[in-house]
Amino acid sequence: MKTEQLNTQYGIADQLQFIDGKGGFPNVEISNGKAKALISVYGGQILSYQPANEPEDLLFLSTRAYYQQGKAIKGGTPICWPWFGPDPEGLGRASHGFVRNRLWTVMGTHTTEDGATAVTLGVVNTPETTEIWPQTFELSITYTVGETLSIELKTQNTGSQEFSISQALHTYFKIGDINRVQVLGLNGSDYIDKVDGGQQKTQQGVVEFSEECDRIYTEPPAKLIIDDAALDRRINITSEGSKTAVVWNPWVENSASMGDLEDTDYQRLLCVETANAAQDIVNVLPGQAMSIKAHYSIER
Ligand SMILES: O=P(O)(O)OC[C@H]1O[C@@H](O)[C@H](O)[C@@H](O)[C@@H]1O
Repeated sequence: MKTEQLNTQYGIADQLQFIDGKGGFPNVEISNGKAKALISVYGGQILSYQPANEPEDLLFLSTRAYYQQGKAIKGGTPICWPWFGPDPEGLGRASHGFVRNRLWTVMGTHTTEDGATAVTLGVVNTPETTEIWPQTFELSITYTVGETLSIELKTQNTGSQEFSISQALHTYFKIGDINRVQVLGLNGSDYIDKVDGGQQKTQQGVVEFSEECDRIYTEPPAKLIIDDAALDRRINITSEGSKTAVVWNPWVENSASMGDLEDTDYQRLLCVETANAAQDIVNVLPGQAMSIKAHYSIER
């Protein structure tokens, strides 16, 4: 659908409009007095969120991101679904699933009672998705843009067979300096250390960064905090429906080797992901639905 039609059907005067974004992909632009946001219909992915009076974006978005059919946009919140990480069946399918690199559809927009603006995007099975993953589903994501940003990713099994998923809201947070950032709330939590051969470890104290970090925390608390000394702010992350948190920073070599990151971008990004991953696989029965949610707020 063209942006003109999208605006006629789903635009909200003085709050929400559709614009043509990079690569010709439609974007949802929200500005409602509480916050501003930019959401890409491609990938069903939020790219920018900035509360009123907050000088910096919540989210990191790479200046070298690709905006091309078949490629994921590096930054904001890419959606990993129906699997997180490498192809779980080893069939050579793309890492992190197949919805972060396709166009979603707009399902609805509305204003909430407290003046936030919400938009829902979705993907359903098609003959093309069936070739990749032979399941019948409806996936939707709702972004509610207010003083906080809330994200709900909902999986519905609309077929007659049970299926299993892993998933993640692969959020890239903007940070001032990775050397001066801490993740709070994980002390005592077990994790799988992907940069140390998948060893099981237990977090001691806060998480700090001085090398590549790729960890799957298997029983994290619902609330985590990114304490960012350089930007002088805290990001509160509250998760619902997920039993896994992923903490990832690519560090020097991976940043330099990724074509869609600047060499020094590892200093400015940190992924803390609300997920179901590793052993945390979710079975969805026919006719059933399950959701994960994340709520993000900035404190100064
Ligand atoms: O560059 P991508 O495909 O977005 O993935 C980046 C990273 O995503 C993280 O979630 C994984 O834990 C890492 O192992 C992975 O390298």
